[in-house]
Amino acid sequence: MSELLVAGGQVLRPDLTVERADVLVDRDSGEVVAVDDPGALDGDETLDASDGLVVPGLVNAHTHVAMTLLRGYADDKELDAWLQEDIWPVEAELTGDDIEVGAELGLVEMIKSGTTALSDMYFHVDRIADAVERAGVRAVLGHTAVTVGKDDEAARADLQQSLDVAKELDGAADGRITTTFQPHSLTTVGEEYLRQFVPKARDADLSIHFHANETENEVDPIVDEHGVRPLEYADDLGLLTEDTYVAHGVHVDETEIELLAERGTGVAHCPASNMKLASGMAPVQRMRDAGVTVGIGTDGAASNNDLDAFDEVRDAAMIGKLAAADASAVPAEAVVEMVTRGSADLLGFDSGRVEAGANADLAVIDLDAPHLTPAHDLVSHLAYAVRGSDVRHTVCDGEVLMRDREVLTLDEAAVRERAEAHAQDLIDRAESGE
Ligand SMILES: N[C@@H](CCSC[C@H]1O[C@@H](n2cnc3c(=O)[nH]cnc32)[C@H](O)[C@@H]1O)C(=O)O
Ligand SMILES: [Zn+2]
Repeated sequence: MSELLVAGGQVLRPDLTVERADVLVDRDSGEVVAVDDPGALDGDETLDASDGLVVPGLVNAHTHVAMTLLRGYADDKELDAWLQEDIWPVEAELTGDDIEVGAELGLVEMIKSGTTALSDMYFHVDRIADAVERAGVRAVLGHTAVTVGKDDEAARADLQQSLDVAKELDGAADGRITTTFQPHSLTTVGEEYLRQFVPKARDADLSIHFHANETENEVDPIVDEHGVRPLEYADDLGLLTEDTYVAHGVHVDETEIELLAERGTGVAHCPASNMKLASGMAPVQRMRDAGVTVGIGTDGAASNNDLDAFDEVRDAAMIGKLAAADASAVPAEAVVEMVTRGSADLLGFDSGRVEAGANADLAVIDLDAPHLTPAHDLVSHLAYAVRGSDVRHTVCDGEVLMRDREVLTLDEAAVRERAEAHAQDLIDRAESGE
């Protein structure tokens, strides 16, 4: 057995207390073996956590990782116009090579900022899976199907591909990759297709992930056409179960919040994207009060514009208070819990807690910094003051992915150079075709 000892620091425990302790990790099983008093444990290799805080690796519950190539390409527009006028025309030019390079860039950024697991929605998913395998993180992947603007044959083929990809890639990268069936949203996939394909996904025991109630423009057409709220419509389609989580959940009323709680359907809250696209403020405190599992996601880098989950934690606390008009709403402990246990629950990984038996997915934060001084309350710091760049080491599945701020699994400089070239070329192709 090969064991890694994360030694000399403080540790954030599952009950959100902080204690001085060492963490022993079994690299073969990829699990935490023990958390014990400083000096009580021995390993074959040591990771220095002195002046540091060991936390569970952050879990990004909703992203489009390859969209890093579109970072800063189109900003300052609302969702519909942004997707239709800017993003979709460029995405139509994306090749598998582009997507793999964009995913590598996003994964380097995530590893550097302490994220060890993500839930992704995109296409050319085999290439994203290759990048995830090399990067060493954990991921829930899927092929996202859209039927609007497609003929019947193409629409069905896209949904079939979402089913096929979910079946094929489940368990890849030694089990670090799992999958979901992914209709893009309730307005971009037609009802007849959802009626046909959701039961197929259920029969195949697949989890489901889709965008829901992100903007008012997405809610109104469903209310007009079906006479019910979008999540009531989703429930009628069999979409809401414990194996489903939706992205956004911004415009949800009391009935819909109750429905999410009753069905055990979780929400991946994406505060930065919701602010940037002016989509609205999700009622996170009300959802949590009702017992809905809420995780945190960055959404893609074109609507954020970074993949630093610490930024997202801070944004979630801030906008949660604004939405509730209550400074005590969505407190520090809530957002820390959401980005660890909450998101991990949605993704179905036993991560998000530093405890014997859990996945050894960890980040070590360097506390030796002016913006983290004084140390009255480290949970407060995690919510409000820590930045992704404070992460010193990142570990996933028992393997060290970054040591002393150097990413070991991917060559950061080469990844950035490739991404720059692919992004330029992509935009040139998209704009010359106009
Ligand atoms: N465009 C592809 C499949 C969609 S992949 C997932 C899509 O979600 C898009 N996306 C990114 N952020 C958001 C968001 O906030 N809401 C809805 N869609 C988004 C993203 O640009 C990407 O096109 C097709 O036509 O078949
Ligand atoms: Zn999204």
